Amino acid sequence: MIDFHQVHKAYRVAGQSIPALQPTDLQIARGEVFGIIGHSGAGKSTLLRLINRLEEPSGGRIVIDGEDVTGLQATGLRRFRQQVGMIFQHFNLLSSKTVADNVALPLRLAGELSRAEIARRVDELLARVGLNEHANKYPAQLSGGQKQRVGIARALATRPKILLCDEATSALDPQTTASVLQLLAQINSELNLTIVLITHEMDVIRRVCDRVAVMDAGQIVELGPVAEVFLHPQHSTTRRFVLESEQVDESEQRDDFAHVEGRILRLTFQGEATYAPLLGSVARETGVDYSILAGRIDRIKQTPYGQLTLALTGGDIEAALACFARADVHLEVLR
Ligand SMILES: Nc1ncnc2c1ncn2[C@@H]1O[C@H](COP(=O)(O)OP(=O)(O)OP(=O)(O)O)[C@@H](O)[C@H]1O
Repeated sequence: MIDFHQVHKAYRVAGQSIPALQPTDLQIARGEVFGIIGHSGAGKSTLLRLINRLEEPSGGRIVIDGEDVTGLQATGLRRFRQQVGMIFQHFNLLSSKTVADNVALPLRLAGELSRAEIARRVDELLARVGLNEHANKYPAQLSGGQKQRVGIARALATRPKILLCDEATSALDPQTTASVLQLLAQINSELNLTIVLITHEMDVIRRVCDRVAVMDAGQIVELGPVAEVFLHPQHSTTRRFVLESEQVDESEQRDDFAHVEGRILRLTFQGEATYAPLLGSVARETGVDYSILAGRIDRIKQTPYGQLTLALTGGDIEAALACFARADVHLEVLR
């Protein structure tokens, strides 16, 4: 439903051209939560802001639900923007207006509903984000998480089809981040809203996204389902993000493993396989001993996954490797 055809962008500053997005083809499906991750300056914000034409492309076409939005002029652009909500890292709320008035603002600007209808819709939106009791407060009286909930309610006011999230949880602590991400996931599934979010944290991607694009120097360098990209990263930038999120120092780990005897392997489990008693049965069958060097069990969105780094000693190691290779796990022999 969001279709980029060779879209590119360069900013012009003092007669100089600063490339921000290389020619990019990208399709984001309706109802999908699509994450874009990259380091500072990679071009994430540019890509996101091209979707609702906050930035004008230097070339290429952006087609949304079959409509080429690249050429939209004033009235068409205003109507189109009502279909695309946006939330921001620093919330962008009006400090002189109450929570209810902030949420009502896009509806007042659209000028399509009566005062009573706007009041009803604002109540409904505040209920959705759990803020009814705070309707008459001012932004300064709210916590960061509550401010972002106001931002979400405001973004949903005109019943958009797409929600753009610009580092929406970067200013929040981990617990508040989790609750805001949970709210986004709920909105996505209840309203079938397409969500495109940008972040520099792999953890945000892991918790809510269906697919992820990794950006580096104005290009998408890796793209795929989150489990695929997260568990089997191909590009060096992706690998760095994954290691960062797991707080693993690769060279430190290599040094640690240098003192360990035996074959070293990493097993990755997904879904039901995460809970299967594989290690014990392979050890009994082949007589190998194993020690666990590193491990993690977590979730990618709703799907459990596990990753274990093991050292195998004794017994029939080749037979054990063959057992793992036959099982419903991904096997990497590290040494
Ligand atoms: N308005 C602008 N004028 C000139 N150059 C810009 C402008 N906005 C972005 N750039 C440049 O375009 C490139 C991509 O920037 P962009 O903000 O899209 O990256 P980003 O990945 O979102 O970074 P960050 O995480 O720091 O926001 C950078 O080199 C940046 O300096």
